Amino acid sequence: MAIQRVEVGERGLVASKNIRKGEKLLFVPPSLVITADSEWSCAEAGKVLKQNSVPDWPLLATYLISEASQMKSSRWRNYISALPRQPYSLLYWTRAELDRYLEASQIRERAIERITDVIGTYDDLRLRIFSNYPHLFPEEVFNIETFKWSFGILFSRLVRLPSMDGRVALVPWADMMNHSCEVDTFLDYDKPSKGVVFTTDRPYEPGEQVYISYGKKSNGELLLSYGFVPKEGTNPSDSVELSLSLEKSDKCYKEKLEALRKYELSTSQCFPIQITGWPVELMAYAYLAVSPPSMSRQFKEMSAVASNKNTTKKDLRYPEIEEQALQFILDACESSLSKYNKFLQSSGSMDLDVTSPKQLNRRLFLKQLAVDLCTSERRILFRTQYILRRRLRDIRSGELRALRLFDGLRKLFN
Ligand SMILES: C[S@@+](CC[C@H](N)C(=O)[O-])C[C@H]1O[C@@H](n2cnc3c(N)ncnc32)[C@H](O)[C@@H]1O
Repeated sequence: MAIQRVEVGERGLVASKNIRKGEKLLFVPPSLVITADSEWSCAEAGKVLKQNSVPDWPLLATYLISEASQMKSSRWRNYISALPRQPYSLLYWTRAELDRYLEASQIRERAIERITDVIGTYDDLRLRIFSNYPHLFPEEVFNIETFKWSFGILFSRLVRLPSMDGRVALVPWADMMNHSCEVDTFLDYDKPSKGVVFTTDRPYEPGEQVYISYGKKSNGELLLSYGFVPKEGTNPSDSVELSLSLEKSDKCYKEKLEALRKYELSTSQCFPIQITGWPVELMAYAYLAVSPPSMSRQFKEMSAVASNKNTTKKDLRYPEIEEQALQFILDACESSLSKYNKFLQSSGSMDLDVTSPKQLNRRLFLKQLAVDLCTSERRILFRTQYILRRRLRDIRSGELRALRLFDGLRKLFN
């Protein structure tokens, strides 16, 4: 394989000759892999972080910045100089951009949480360690901008190696491979050959781009960490988060909240919906939300299933409130759909007021990502709306038939 400019993913690995299905490719030895145990060019800085028991992710983020600042003496200088200056993940979107383009999607919340976490991690390191060793960690080098860069690199390139006890690593060269939703193979340490490899799950011809899987992730998760959205309808693992909330006016609000809290859930909860359907946890939450006071004894059981912490009872059925529960999900789905419709309808005329070409390019690029994401999430919601409406129609027409039958029988006996 060779690194080349490619259509999907800018740079990627391309087959230089025929590759068979089941072949082991790459062979990156552990000495060429970056882990939390890698040697630091500035040994003293590494020692300080380890003495302070800094966990793997912040340690690796600091390591990357440290090695990048020691460019000439770092053994990773070629690798680091080939890394993107600005990884595309949502870490690089400003709050205003997230609000403007991702208002309809729950991914906006996830991005805000992630940015807050990165800032919190940096602040913690600065207060606890960097400020005590300014000669090792000067602020001109170790600051929030460089941390956003290094975390962006980690989010988009770090891999977990199952056969190395799940250890996280940057694998130079192998991390030039792009993701395909159709591929089901990933990087791992191969004990017999003592190297990081991946085993192809299909043949490739010379000139074809070779892909791996970054995991079964939704389009939103791919945008969040890797900064791209697969083409609509190509990701079988795609899902959209639907937010459900308890009504404050609910007569049993307090009891329901108590039951939810027992299972670490709150009055507003997100559940992933796929094109193939919704999870049992979402249905359980909907049952809880619509339950009348007479069902208070079931609140705990419903919350347990909604939290996925109940290992004994997986599925729940309450035929007496099924219609209300489905209607409750349909209402949430339609309210979410109206936000997507609003954004997608207005996106065409957005950003025509910008004059600087650089700013315009950035805005058009981010907007296109947001439009792609929102179109794929809306597609799942449309499908869900269709299924819910059909089920409700079936339930209601079944009830109507039963009612007519009952009426007919009553007339017969009167
Ligand atoms: C592990 S790197 C892969 C190498 C990368 N293409 C490069 O030039 O450095 C992950 C990054 O590649 C890009 N990428 C990977 N798969 C992609 C895909 N299917 N479509 C678009 N971009 C992709 C994204 O920018 C992502 O953050």
